This record gives sequence, C-alpha cells and structure tokens, in this order.
Amino acid sequence: MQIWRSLRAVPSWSYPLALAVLVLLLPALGLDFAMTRQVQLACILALVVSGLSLSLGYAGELALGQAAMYAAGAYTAGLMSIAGYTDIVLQLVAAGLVALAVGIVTGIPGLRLGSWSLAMTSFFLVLLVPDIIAVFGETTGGRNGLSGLEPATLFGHVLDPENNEYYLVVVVVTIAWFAVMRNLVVSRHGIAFRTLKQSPVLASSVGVSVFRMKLLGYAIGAFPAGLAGALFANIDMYISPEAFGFTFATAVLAACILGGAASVYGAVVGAAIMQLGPNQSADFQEYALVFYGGFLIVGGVLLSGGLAKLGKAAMARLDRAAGLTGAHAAAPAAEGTRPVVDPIVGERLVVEGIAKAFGGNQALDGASLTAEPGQVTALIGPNGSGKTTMLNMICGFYKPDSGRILVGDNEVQGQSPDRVARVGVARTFQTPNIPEHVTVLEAVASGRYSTDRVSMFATVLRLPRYRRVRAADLAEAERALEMVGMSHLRDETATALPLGMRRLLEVARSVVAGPRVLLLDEVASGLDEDEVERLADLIRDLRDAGATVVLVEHNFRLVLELANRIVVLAQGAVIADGSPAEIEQNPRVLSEYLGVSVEAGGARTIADEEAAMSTEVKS
Ligand SMILES: Nc1ncnc2c1ncn2[C@@H]1O[C@H](COP(=O)(O)OP(=O)(O)OP(=O)(O)O)[C@@H](O)[C@H]1O
Repeated sequence: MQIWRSLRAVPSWSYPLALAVLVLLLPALGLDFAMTRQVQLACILALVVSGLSLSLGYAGELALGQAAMYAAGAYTAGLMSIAGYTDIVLQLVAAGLVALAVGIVTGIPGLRLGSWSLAMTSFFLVLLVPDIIAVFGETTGGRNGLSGLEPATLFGHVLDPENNEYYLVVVVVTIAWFAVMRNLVVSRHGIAFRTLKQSPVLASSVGVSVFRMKLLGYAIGAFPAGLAGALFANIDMYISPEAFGFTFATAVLAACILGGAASVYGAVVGAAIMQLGPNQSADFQEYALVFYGGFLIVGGVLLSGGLAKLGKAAMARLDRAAGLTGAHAAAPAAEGTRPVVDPIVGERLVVEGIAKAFGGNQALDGASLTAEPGQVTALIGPNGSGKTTMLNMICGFYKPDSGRILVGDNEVQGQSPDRVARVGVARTFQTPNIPEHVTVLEAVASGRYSTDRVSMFATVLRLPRYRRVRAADLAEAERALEMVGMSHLRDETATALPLGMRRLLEVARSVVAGPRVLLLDEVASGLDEDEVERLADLIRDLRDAGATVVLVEHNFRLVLELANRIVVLAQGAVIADGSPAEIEQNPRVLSEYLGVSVEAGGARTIADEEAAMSTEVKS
C-alpha cells in the first residue's frame, strides 16, 4: 500500500506525459518501420474515437458520423496535396475545419428532430460516404481511390518517412489534441457535457442550452476526425474509399465502448488495443464486421463503462485500502467561522394567475404569488397540490396554459429553462439531481455555468480569462461547501454521498451563482437535525444578503422559523397567503392542509398539530 500511496502522490498529469514521451521516442528505441506504421494508425484511430467519446460519452448523443468526417478530412488533405498545397499544418487546419462544417451541417437537422434522429442521420451519412465519393469520381478518383499525393511538407521541408519525421508529426498532433480534449472535459464545459448526458433538465437549470451543447459536442468531435483524415491521407499518399465505410465506423464504436466512452484515456486505450491487436491480422479483416458487431452486443452489456471504468474502480479500491478516501459526514463548522454570503441583488418574483393542466388533471388553476427580495416566501400545501408544478413553471420546464411570470421586469413564462437560469433563477430538485463521475467540488462549481461566461476556445487553450474564471469557480464552490459544512468532502464522488448530503450539495450548487431568485424544493427532507439547522442558517444568510427565496417545504416548523410570508396551495389554487402568524391560525389552512376541523382543533395551530403528529409517530 505504501507503493500505491507513493504512486498517488505523483501529480496525475505526469503519467500521460511519460506515455507521450515514450511514444515519441519509440523509433529511437528501435521500433521497426512496420510497427511505427501501426502506432501511427493507432494514433489516427484514437483521434477519431476521441470525437465519438465527446459526443457519446460526454454529451450523451450517439452519433456515428465520425467516419464521414474522417473521410472529409482525408479527401480535403488529399485534394490539397494534389493541388500542390503539401504543408501538413495547412492541410490539418483545412481538414479540421471542413470536418467541423460537416459536423455542424449534419448535426443541426439530426438534433432538431430530437430523440434518436442524430444517431440515424449520422448512421446514414456513413452509409452514403462511398456513394458521395463515387458521385464526385472525377475529383475524388471514385471507387479506384485518390492517388498522386505528394509527400507532406512542414514549412517547406519534406517530411521523410524513412527517418520517422512524419511519425513525429502524427504523434505530436495526437498528443496536442488529447491535451486539448482533456482541458475541455475537466473544464466547466466538460462538466456541462456530463450534466447534459445525465439530465438535460439539470443542465438547462444551470443555464446550459441543451441543443447548442449537444451540437457542440458532436461538431467538436468532428474536428479530430478531420485531423485524423489528413494524417491518414499522407501515410500511404493514397486514399481508398473502403477505408471510410461501415466497417470503420463500427470499429470506432467498438474501440470507444472497449476503452470507455466517458474517458479521455479510454479513447487511447480502446484505439490502441483495436489497432495493435486484431486489426493487424489479414484474416481478421475479413471477419472484422462480425467481430465488431459481436463485441458491441456482448461488450456493450458486460463492459458498460469500458476498461476506463474497470480501471477507475480498481483505483478507488486501492485508494480505500490505502486510506486515501474520507468519511461521508458533515463536519460541524467552528462557531462564527461560517463564510459571509456576498450581497445579492434579488429580483421580485411575480406569478400571476397561472394555470396548467396535464390531460384532464388541473395541476394549477389560476395560482398567484409574489416573492420579494430579501425575504423567504414559503409555498406549502398537501401532496399533489401543485407546488413542484409551480416551480417547474417558474423555471421554464413547463409552459403555463395561461398567466404571467415576472422575474424583475423580465417576463419569463414560456422561455426555455436555460434562459430563465441566465436571468438569475436557481433551483434545487425534490429528488437530488447530480451528474455522475464528478467530484463534490465540480458538481457545486457547475452551478456557475451561466456566470462569468468563458468560451470553449479560451478553455481549451487555457487563456488567462479561463484561468480567472476557473479560479473564481473553485473559490466560490469551496466557500459554498464551507457554508453547508461539506468542505472535507470536496474530492469525493458526488453521487456516492448519502441523500442528506446530496441535498446540501444542491443547495451549495444553487448558491454559487449568486441567484437573484432561489427556489428550494423540499430541501430539508432526509436531513438530520444538525443539517437542518445548518441549512436554516444558510437560508437566513441568503435572505439577508438580498436573495428572493421561495421555499417549498413540508417541515412546517422550518417554514415558521424562516418564512416572511407563506402561500398555501390546495388542488392547484391558492387558499391562503399571509404572514406565518396569520397562516398558522387560518381555519381553512388547518382543515385543508392537515385535515383538522376548527371545532375539533379548537385554538390549536398547525405547529401544534405537527408536534402532536410527530409525538404519535414516535410513540
Ligand atoms: N409531468 C406531469 N404529467 C402529468 N401530471 C403531472 C405532471 N407533473 C405533475 N402532475 C400532476 O400535477 C399535480 C400536482 O403535482 P405536483 O408535483 O406539482 O404537486 P406537489 O404539491 O409538488 O406534491 P408533492 O408535495 O407530493 O411534491 C399532481 O396531481 C400530479 O400528479
């Protein structure tokens, strides 16, 4: 275990760096020509697989079009070479951009149609590639292939395959792309991709545009396929249309599943195994499609998550055995050390007579409420009275049949959830909604997606703006975790936390954006007494900082403790709206909310009733 601890103490980036240096040095270490060619083909396959990983593993969209982008890149480079533009940098840029354009053009209709459409359109795109090449036969060489390419050059210098200069180009481009991809997937955009994959609802609630992000995942994934095509075209200086057919598309999918779709390193491992293993044998080529098909059926079931998942599970076991993971319990913050919540410019939330029916079920029937900045407005009511529907309507998940919703001066009814989030509305979910495979700190930081925007370009190149925003994201997430007493869990896997902790995590996630309107949906359920107290302190701090807080809650004591105003819903309509003291004694609320008749209850209040009920339960 000491060895494992020492290995874990080494910065994690040093391992891929060591591997990259080793691959660069392979020819110098005596690797023969045939094997260097295989390593180049493995790099090229890894580039294509990485594109599928981005789209399938991260953005959650099965899109098989990478083979078509690969062909687009190869023919772009090939035709440039024949036209005398042999510079490899020029070819790579052009091939990448052409592939990106193909990705965007084919992705838009596929994604607009929704559901499985992108999988289907990209699948047909791959089937069409040989025909498209044949139709433009005069330019592309048709089924005979494109020959007559000139050797690639770099700034005027001819890259000599004999002394492995072209090998170095292939490996350096692959390393550079994987560095870019890693930068992307560990950034807020990468977390947004994973969030999207798991739950488009959650992604849009933190300000991610689902359509735009899925398109980006698919289109960015096209770029490395284009690079791979350009690199491939210059290896043999001949392009055969057979290289881009359905068998290749299936090999890409198989390598992606084998390595693990949601892993940068999985793409490298899957491609390396596929290229350096079965692909080398001529016999295998004959039965390749049967093998890939069989693997996808069996491997897809037995190896979900791929080798990357097995590797991560083994590492987690070793970490636990070496005592490198912590316990899942909230640590009490030392008295008086709770971080101060920065001032928030809250917005007035006005809901005016909204109605919503699901089929024949009238979930909301002309309900209204007003929540003021710097106040907690509680929304209470029996199960099924329409509280969550009201929150979903404010957030843009449901379109009201009638009525208006105003956040400050912005009318938001009918707007998409990501737009509403960008207006400053943050929420928690009744069932905590947290993306898989992210740490607690990353999950909390993801709440800042629509704050301090930073482009993907700045992200992958780690430009100063990215660094500033990243530092702010982490600092705010750390502070929010401290507020909910979870700092010590920052590096744990978020989904592995118990229910109460996941609820607090959601509160922390919605706090980091400095929300103008904060919607909390039954956040106290599943929390122990200390956690409820901590939560109550935090809600008070947020209220005092200026936020508009809407609290949907069944814990009536907590409601009385925190609320400035209480709105009571029953069967989709507001039956009472007033101060806690007024609501507590309202006979209609007593009878509708707790089913207590005033005569029977006498002068009792709701809090008395709840106390009586909890005594009955305990006894
Ligand atoms: N997507 C939906 N499709 C159909 N019916 C729905 C949908 N969402 C809510 N409803 C119905 O609308 C009514 C109000 O549900 P809602 O979840 O808003 O109540 P609630 O007050 O939040 O209840 P709870 O306290 O149990 O969470 C219920 O009858 C519910 O079955």
